[in-house]
Amino acid sequence: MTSQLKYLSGFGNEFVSEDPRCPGSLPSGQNNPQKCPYGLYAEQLSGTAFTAPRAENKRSWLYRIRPSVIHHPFIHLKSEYLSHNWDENITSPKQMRWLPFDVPAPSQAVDFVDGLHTLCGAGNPCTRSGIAIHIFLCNTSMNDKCFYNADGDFLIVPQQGVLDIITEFGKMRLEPNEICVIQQGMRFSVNVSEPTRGYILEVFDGHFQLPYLGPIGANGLANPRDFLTPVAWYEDRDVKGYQVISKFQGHLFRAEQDHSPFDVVAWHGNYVPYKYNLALFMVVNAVQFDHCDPSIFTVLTCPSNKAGTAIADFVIFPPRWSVQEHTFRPPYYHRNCMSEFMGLIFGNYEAKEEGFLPGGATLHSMMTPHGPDTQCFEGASNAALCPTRVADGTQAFMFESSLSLAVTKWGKETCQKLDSNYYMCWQALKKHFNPKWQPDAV
Ligand SMILES: O=C(O)Cc1cc(O)ccc1O
Ligand SMILES: [Fe+2]
Repeated sequence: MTSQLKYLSGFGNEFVSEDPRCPGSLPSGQNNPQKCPYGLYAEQLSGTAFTAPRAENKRSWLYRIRPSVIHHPFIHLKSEYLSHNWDENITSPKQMRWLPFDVPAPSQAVDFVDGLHTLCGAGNPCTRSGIAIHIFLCNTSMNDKCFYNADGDFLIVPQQGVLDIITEFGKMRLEPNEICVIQQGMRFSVNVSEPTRGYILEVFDGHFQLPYLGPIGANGLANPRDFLTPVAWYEDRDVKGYQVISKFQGHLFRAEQDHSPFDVVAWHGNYVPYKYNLALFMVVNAVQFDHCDPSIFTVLTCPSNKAGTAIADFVIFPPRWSVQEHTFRPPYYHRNCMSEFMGLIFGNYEAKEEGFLPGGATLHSMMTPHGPDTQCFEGASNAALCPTRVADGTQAFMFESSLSLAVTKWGKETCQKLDSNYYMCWQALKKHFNPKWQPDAV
């Protein structure tokens, strides 16, 4: 059933959508008719300041059975592992690697919201600056429960299990190797049918956009038409004690209401949730020699006010050909002024074929040295440089941020997945220095 879902294609478009059960439900020619068709209420959802420049201005108009305001007061909900308290620990600059995070056992029913675990982050949703990286670990659908994030946008990367997501804008089905973005304020509910795991990049300010392509030209990388937005779908369902969960200032709150919030019959606008299949990424890279920086694989970026510097980039390492001549082809050794958080959806990552596992993660903090492990360095330094497929059956990704990320107590201790032996993968790198070295005679 859900695999037949329809979507609207395009990135940043002004869309219109109407549930086909109510033709003419979208008011024509104006946003606020004195009486809306079908007796609906009009409600605006703003994603930028009213006065934001036109090119950046984001808002949608929702025509719904009841306005969102009909709910009981919010009460604070204790959340064990969701945290924006970056002072719980002192974060070490060491290279960090986490083994795959455990999905809850079947005896313990955990839904998407209860299964949110913050691993690291920086900044503060109150001042609208910063990011958080969460791991979600769940095995149960959100029943008569929806969630919205008042603090920022979620970029969701499922790694194991399918997410059937109902949003106020309609339904989306998300499989591993697809991602979705659900922006500030949008209500959604996640249904799962198996042990489910994934990663979330949350940005407290701004929205994700496609990277500028510069000399690449008008096409390539993630193409706009491959981004898919749901079509309007509503249910008119009275439910006693439907729970609306809000993440507000880094804490969870619950309000009850007596109906489903997914009662939007029609909507229009450019502030919408969307998904993207990573297999559609048009890979660009070096075809003669040397190594492009990984920014060449940027799918989406959330820019800061500093030119060319992202609050966070979402970057992938897709299957591709590697063809460079007289080149050490894997990632170079480096120290970066940005933080690099990496996850693995499936397969293995070329710079570290062992130890970095699907559902696990690494964090290479600002200026912390990293690069290929010993095995990768020795292999790639001596490999025959014929055209080679790399990363087949693999999808690694990186959240790269200009912020220095603090690791939570859950990330450091509670999850019990931090691999204290990670540093060992570089310890066997040998000294190859030869002061008598001569260039090869031609
Ligand atoms: O550290 C990493 O593995 C990610 C990465 C890959 C690459 O090809 C170049 C730089 C870089 O940070
Ligand atoms: Fe790196």
